[in-house]
Amino acid sequence: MPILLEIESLGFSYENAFSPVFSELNLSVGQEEFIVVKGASGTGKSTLLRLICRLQAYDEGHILFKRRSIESYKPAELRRSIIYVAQIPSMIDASVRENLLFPFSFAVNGSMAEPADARLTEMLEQFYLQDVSLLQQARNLSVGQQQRIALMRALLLDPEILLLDEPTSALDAKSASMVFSIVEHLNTRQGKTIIMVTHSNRSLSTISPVEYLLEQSKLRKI
Ligand SMILES: Nc1ncnc2c1ncn2[C@@H]1O[C@H](COP(=O)(O)OP(=O)(O)OP(=O)(O)O)[C@@H](O)[C@H]1O
Repeated sequence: MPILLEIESLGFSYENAFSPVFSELNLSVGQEEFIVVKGASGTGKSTLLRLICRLQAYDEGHILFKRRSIESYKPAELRRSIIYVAQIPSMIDASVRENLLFPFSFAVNGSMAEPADARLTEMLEQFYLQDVSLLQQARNLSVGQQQRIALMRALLLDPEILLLDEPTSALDAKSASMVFSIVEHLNTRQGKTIIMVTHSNRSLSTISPVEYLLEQSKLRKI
């Protein structure tokens, strides 16, 4: 399996912190791999995802995407290929359709055709959102529904890597199970490479992800 992402000797500290968040951290992610990152609160799981898509800059080491340093990509270009779906979904004050199509208004996505309503409606069904209309106000949806809209919005851009930051933390068991089954499907059927941070000990039903524990500034396979 070709390597898509490589992290070598990563070092990172927040200003004025007592100890570094990462020191000599390594990770290799193959194409179509599903990686789960676990770890106690405050160990740096979100920070790691944010460094991978250049929402923050690292201090030491290298992060390579397709064998090129992520610093050699324009941030907007990189973030079209590596999409970060935040723990708390952020919706603009507009309809579901406007939220889903919002990234198509960015210059970097100018060459991509906006999906038609029929495609969006079909996707809503696949994401167990058949009761949600494209015209509804997105911010009035439940957190679990917004979480799935955020995931749909990311996928419409056909990213190469999806970074999922605790996608089920705010969800009840039923919604969490829907999200897990969607992400499994994305990996097994669509071949998406996924790095998911989760506190959940729930096992995925159709795949065995490669699991890592983040502790003492490093990742350890578990
Ligand atoms: N902007 C910031 N400035 C300074 N310190 C920060 C900042 N953001 C996070 N930290 C600190 O860096 C460490 C890692 O934070 P991060 O949010 O990445 O951890 P996490 O493992 O994702 O936590 P959780 O599981 O609670 O979401 C924590 O000690 C946190 O307090």
